[in-house]
Amino acid sequence: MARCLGEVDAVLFDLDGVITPTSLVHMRAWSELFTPFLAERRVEPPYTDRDYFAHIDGKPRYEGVRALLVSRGLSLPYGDPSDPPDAATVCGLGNRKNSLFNEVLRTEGVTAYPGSVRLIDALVAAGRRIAVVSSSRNARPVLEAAGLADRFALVVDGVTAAERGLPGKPDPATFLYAAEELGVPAERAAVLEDAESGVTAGRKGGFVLVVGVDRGAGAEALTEAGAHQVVDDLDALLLCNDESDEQRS
Ligand SMILES: O=P(O)(O)OC[C@H]1O[C@@H](O)[C@H](O)[C@@H](O)[C@@H]1O
Repeated sequence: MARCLGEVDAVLFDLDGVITPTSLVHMRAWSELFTPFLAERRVEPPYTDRDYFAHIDGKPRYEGVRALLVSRGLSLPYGDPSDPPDAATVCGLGNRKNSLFNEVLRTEGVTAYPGSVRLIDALVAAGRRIAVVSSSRNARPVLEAAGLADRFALVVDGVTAAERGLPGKPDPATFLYAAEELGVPAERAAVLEDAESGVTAGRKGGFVLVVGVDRGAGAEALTEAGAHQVVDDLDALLLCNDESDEQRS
């Protein structure tokens, strides 16, 4: 099993929480949606950020809504992605959360994690292939806002998945699609993920190295989900990459 990024030909990056701190923005928007939603209906237990990590993190928008509702024994009609934000449907709730997310993105902007940018640049300089694989339909605007859009020739996001009928994480389909587009088999590619659902997807896809990035999910949960190793920041992998490059030459 590869232990260092220097030993793989391609690296597939999750976006929110791995490259940019936008998992925190998602987390906040989900809380602004579900805290009043459950309280108004007197549904117990009340929503907390623990629900985000357990049920929502890393999944496509409407899957996140559905998983949270199921956790409270609730269900709503699925509706349609064109539903307005006040519709009492899975899509309506998801769209309400999306308005909250975009409001924060617009007012606060995005700054990528410096360690992630250093790793991206080091990998490109070392000739590795890289891609973003995100469940989010907002991946491109987030990359633009962070000034990183030009770093990635391949972005597989929630829009790509919907267009191609690919199931979202924890299914490995989006990661496998990205690897195929890069022309690298899973046995030669690494996955970097901060969500349990994403780690599970990486392992199910047979990727040789699945790194959990602990931004709040917890090292134990990421390890239990199957991460080969867990780091706090991508800087830790930068060293690993440099060392491997030295060993190669
Ligand atoms: O931006 P969208 O399309 O609503 O996607 C939402 C999801 O996008 C994922 O990237 C995040 O990890 C999830 O936590 C989030 O809920």
